[in-house]
Amino acid sequence: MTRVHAQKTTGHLTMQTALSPSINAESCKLEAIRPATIPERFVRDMTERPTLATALQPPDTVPIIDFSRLVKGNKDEYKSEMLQLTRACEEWGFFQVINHGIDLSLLESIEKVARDFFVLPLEEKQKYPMLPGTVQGYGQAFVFSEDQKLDWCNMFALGLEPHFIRVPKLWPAKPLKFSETVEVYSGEVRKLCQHLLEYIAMTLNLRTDFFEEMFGVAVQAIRMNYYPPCARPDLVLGLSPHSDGSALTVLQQGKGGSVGLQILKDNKWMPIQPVPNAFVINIGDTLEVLTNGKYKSVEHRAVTHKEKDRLSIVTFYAPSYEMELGPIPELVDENNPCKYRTYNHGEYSKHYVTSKLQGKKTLEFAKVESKKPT
Ligand SMILES: COC(=O)C(/C=C/C1=C(C)CCCC1(C)C)=C/O[C@H]1C=C(C)C(=O)O1
Ligand SMILES: O=C(O)CCC(=O)C(=O)O
Ligand SMILES: [Fe+2]
Repeated sequence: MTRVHAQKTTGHLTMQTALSPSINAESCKLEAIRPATIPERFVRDMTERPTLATALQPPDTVPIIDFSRLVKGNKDEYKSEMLQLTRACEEWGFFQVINHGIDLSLLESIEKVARDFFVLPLEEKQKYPMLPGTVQGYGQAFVFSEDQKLDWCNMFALGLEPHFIRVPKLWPAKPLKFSETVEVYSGEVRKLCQHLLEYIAMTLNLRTDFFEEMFGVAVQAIRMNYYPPCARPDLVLGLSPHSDGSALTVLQQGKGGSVGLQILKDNKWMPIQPVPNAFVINIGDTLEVLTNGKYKSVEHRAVTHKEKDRLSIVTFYAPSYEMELGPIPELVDENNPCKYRTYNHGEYSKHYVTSKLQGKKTLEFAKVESKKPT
């Protein structure tokens, strides 16, 4: 597996790959990528290149949910926000949440420690390597062969909850406040996920605590994605198209970064315009299975920018690995026959993290008709 690293140059970070014994050093070793020289490993086939984005025109934008109206709005505000949430889950699979109640200073702090981490010298970051076949640490996940194209992105990921998924030696000593900030931030985002799932349960006419009960001690992970500027954004992808394996994903877009997140809507790539201080929420594969496809995980990707860098901080929230999951019986009937089998979430997680990011391919694992991939 090749891992891609960043090195500080003139204010931004540029791409650099570290050597892994299994990879052809000549083709992958980059001290720093100079303008207009994009190594072959990053150059996408014509069909994958990010040229097809269509700007969303209001009212055709990802719904914005005012969380405070759900929690403490009057009856009318609550009702209209619940309708928006239902529409978001049914038609978009993505929405932005404003007035979520998480301290804005915490959003700034997590962004600061993430940036401070990515600007550290390569040697420092390499103390926390994402080893082949794993998804925690610094590097690039989901790379399994030398032929696979690389994303224009450096990642740092940590498993958080339950504690047994933690790998303490991967928690960085620098910046000093990194671990403390991740702990506090993750605690707040966990509560947000729990609350969102309560409202989502209500949109499905399920008990408010339905998901809380079904999930057991939920798995939570954080991933920080850093996208350096790229001289040829038309040739590369920041992050390959994929759907998330989680139940819910909570994404914070760094301030002042480029517009990079795109979702596949009606077969067109559409950019998500950042809304200040909002979280972007998306339905993951697990909710698609549980709702028997009523709420779908949506394919998304990240693109790069010629001058601007971009940071995203992503939280994955999913059921306990012990859980056996399948469509919720109340959501299966003759009009919506059972589309997914029952499986163990731990097995699905393993399948997810050992497959390359390729649209919604990993969900085939759960489909009734398809054969289980080998
Ligand atoms: C694009 O998705 C991911 O990178 C990802 C990985 C999450 C994880 C870690 C970074 C650390 C260990 C746990 C975990 C696998 C959750 C997505 O997470 C989704 C995928 C599944 C399956 C899931 O449960 O969350
Ligand atoms: O950076 C982004 O906007 C997308 C990140 C993402 O989709 C992911 O980490 O799963
Ligand atoms: Fe994602």
